[in-house]
Amino acid sequence: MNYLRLENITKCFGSFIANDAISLNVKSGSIHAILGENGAGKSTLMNIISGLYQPDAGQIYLAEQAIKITSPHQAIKLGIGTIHQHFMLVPQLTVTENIILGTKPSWRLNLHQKHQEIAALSQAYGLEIDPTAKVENLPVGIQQRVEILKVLYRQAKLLILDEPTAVLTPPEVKSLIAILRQLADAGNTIIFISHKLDEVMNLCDTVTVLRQGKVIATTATKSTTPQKLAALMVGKEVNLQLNKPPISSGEVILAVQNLQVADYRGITTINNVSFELHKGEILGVAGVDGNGQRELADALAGLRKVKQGNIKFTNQPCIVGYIPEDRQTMGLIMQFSIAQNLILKSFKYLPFCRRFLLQQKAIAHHAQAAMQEFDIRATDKDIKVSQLSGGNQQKVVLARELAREPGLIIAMQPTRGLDVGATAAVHSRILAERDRGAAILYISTELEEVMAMSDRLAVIYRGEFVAILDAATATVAEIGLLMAGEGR
Ligand SMILES: Nc1ncnc2c1ncn2[C@@H]1O[C@H](COP(=O)(O)OP(=O)(O)OP(=O)(O)O)[C@@H](O)[C@H]1O
Repeated sequence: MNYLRLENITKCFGSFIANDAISLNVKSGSIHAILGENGAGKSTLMNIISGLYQPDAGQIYLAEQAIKITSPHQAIKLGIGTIHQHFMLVPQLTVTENIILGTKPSWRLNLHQKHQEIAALSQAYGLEIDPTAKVENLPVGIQQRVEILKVLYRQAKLLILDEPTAVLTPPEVKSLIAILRQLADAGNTIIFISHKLDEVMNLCDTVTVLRQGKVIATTATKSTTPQKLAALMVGKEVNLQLNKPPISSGEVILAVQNLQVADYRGITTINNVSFELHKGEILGVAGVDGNGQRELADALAGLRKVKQGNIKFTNQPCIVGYIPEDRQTMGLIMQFSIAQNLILKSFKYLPFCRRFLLQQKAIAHHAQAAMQEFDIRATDKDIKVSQLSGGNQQKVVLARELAREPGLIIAMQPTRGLDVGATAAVHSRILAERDRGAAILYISTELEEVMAMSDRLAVIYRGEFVAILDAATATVAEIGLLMAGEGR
C-alpha cells in the first residue's frame, strides 16, 4: 500500500518552478530516498509535505485519503514528522523544553518529570543527550539529536529526514541507520534525503531522483548503483574518485604552540595543541564532533581569544579564508543578497569601493563571475541568500572565502550539504588551492573524506591532538580508535 502519494505537485517562486508536476508513491513501511543536485527541489517538496509551503497545484494522499496540509501543526497532527536540514530549535531553551514545545501540556507541567522522560527516550534510541542543557550551547551534532528526538516524541508515522547524517559522526550514523530500519520494520514510513550515495544504497528500499524540479527516475536501490544514481542526478557521468596530485609543500606558514582555548563557558576545550602547517599542504583534523574543532578553528581565524600559547603566522600579513561550520549563522548574512555576501570581506577596497562609494558595476561583475565559477544556482545575483538551497548557500561562502587567494584556509565541513557533483568540485578546488601554495587546515567529521583530502592527519580528542599521522599510511581502524580516545 502507498502511505504517501503525490500527484502532480507544483510549486513556483515567482516565475521559477521549484517543483514541476511531481508524482511520487511512497510505500508504507519503506525507506524512500529522494536524491537530487543542490537546488533540484527536494527541500521545497518536503516543505510542502510538512505543511510549511502550499503547493500551487497537485494533490497529496495520505493512506489513500486526499488531504490538504495547511500548516506544520496540521502535518504533525496527521503524523508527519520532519527533521529539517537547518534546525528549527529555539536556542535559548533547554533540550526538554524544545522537545515538548508545542505539545499539549498536562494541567501542571512537571519539568523534572519531563527531563526524565526525555532522558529515557534518548537512551532507548541510543541518542544520548543532557535534557537540561541549553540548545544554544550544544554542538551542531547534538542539536541534530534534539531534532530527531522531537519527532520521535510526537510518535510520527511518516518521518521526513532532510540530510540527517550530514552532521553525525560515523558511529552516530550507524546507530541512526539501525534506528531508522527498526522504525520502518515497525511499520513507519520514512523519506530520507541525502547526498551520500552509499548511505542511500545501504539504508533505502527505493530511490527517486529529482532534477530541475522534475522526477527523473524512481528505482529500487537493489537494481541500481551509486554511479548510475550520480549520473541520473547530474545528467552526465560524475567521477566519484578523488584525483590528488603529489604534495610539494614548502616553508612553514603557521606555527601553533601549546594552544589553549576556552569555549563560551570559559571551559578549556583546546589544550596543549602544537603543530606546524606548511605552504602547499593539507593538514586534516579528524575527530568526533564537539572535541574542540570549533574552538580551534575560531581561534585560528581570530574569532576567539587564546587563553595560553601562541599562534604565529610566519608570512605577515597572511590572508585567512575561513569556511565556518555553520553557514547560516557564521558564514552568511541571510537577509543580504548573493552579491552582497560575496563582498563581505572586501567591500571596503578597490574595485568594490571608491571614495567611500560602493561600485555597483564591479560588485555585479564579481558576483556573476563567482556564480559561474562556483556553479551557484540562482535566478539572480540580487536574490537574498535565504532563498537559496542549502548547497548553494555553502557555495556562496566558498566563493567568498577562496576569492582572495588566502595564504591559510581553514575549512570546516566544507562539503556539508553539497551534492556529489558540487562535492567533487569543492575537493578539486581545495586541492588546486593547495597546489597554488595555500596552507590548508581541513576539519571534518567525515573520516573517509578527511583521509582522502589530507597530506597529514591530526586526530583531535577532548581538545588535544592525540596524534599527527601520515594520511597516506594511516588506517581507518587506527584513526577510529584514536578518535574514541583509545590506542594513544
Ligand atoms: N523561498 C524561496 N524563494 C525563492 N526561491 C526559492 C525559495 N525556496 C527555494 N527556492 C529555490 O527553489 C530551488 C529549489 O530549492 P530547494 O531548497 O528545494 O533545493 P534542494 O534540492 O533541497 O537543494 P539542496 O540540496 O541544496 O538543499 C532553488 O533554486 C532555490 O533557490
